[in-house]
Amino acid sequence: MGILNALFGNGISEVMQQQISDKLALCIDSISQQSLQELKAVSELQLKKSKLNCRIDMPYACKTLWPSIEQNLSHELCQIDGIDAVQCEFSTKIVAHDAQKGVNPLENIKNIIAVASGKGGVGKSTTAVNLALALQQEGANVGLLDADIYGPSIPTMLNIKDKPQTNDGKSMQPLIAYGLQVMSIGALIEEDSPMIWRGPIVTQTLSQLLKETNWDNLDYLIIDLPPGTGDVQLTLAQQIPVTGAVIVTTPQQISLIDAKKGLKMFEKVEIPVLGIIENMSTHICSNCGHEEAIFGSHGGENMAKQYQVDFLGALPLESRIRAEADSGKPTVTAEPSSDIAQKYRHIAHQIGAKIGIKKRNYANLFPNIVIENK
Ligand SMILES: Nc1ncnc2c1ncn2[C@@H]1O[C@H](COP(=O)(O)OP(=O)(O)OP(=O)(O)O)[C@@H](O)[C@H]1O
Repeated sequence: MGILNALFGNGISEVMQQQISDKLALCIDSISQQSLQELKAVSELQLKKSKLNCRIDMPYACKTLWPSIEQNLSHELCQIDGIDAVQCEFSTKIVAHDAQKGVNPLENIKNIIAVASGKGGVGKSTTAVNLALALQQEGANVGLLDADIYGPSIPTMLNIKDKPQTNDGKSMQPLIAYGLQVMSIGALIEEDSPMIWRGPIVTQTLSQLLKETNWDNLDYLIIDLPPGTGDVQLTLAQQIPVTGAVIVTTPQQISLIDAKKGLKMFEKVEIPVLGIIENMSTHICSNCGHEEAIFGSHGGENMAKQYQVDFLGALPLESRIRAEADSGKPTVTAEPSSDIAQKYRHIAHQIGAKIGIKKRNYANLFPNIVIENK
């Protein structure tokens, strides 16, 4: 039997336990394509007067999917004799998953997701900020680190005007915007000062921003990387435990060439690529709604096929995306029920689910064992 007997409360016979297990194997999560049993999502079952109460701990943030999961579960379980109704109590339970070998996990951050692009200006920061907001809306505790040291844009996109505060003179409190915990070099410098830094300083700054911020129990930290494959990427690979990277590209050849270099770099340093997002995929005219593939079509999708990584989705070139990011309230928060917000949410679900089914990282769960020779 796939789920432990201990999950079943009083009143559930062994025959019924088997029937329930079989039915759970038929309830397939639409995003991960795994059954609730494979996801080990059901943590408790109680039968009271033919009503089955289920406690479901989803391994990724997907609050908007809970009603459909409950419907599906109820449909399957009510086919069992003795069960007339099903009631679910959902929660989000995200754990730490494996990162590259030899890099220690960080105490207050369960999973780090790097958002990268080969070329500049393809919409990486816009995508990172909307994905962070979508993950947060869906039930995760999310942080966003603007590591785009040469062009930090996250403070503008989240309308952050404050400077980070310190309580002990050694570490910084993250800034809070729309419930996200945020840190950015942009919040520490004046808006129009140019960043002319050399490699070692860049490396040190990224490490400091990450390690000297008092992140509070994050399920995910999204790192918005600078474009390309330079010093920041190298630091990330060598010093920071990254669960997976997401590559943002536009469909045209000139952007894809650099995106491919980025993908190869992550493969080389053993950071799994969670997938590719195609931004500015088609242009939607704000007057007539006409859709046109001005940068060519399916470039990101074809790249994903060529390199056998997942294609996470395409976002249109839409003036609302730019206007809302510029005004400090990105689309996922400004227009949460729009088609575009739904697209970001779907990509966030896929990223969460892909991480959720990865191998767990147990390193932080065990105490350090010291052997003394006396
Ligand atoms: N899908 C989109 N539709 C319309 N405008 C977009 C879209 N994505 C991004 N933009 C706009 O394009 C510009 C560049 O976006 P962004 O700063 O996110 O790119 P980037 O790849 O992070 O750039 P950089 O290389 O400077 O870090 C911004 O003005 C942003 O609002």
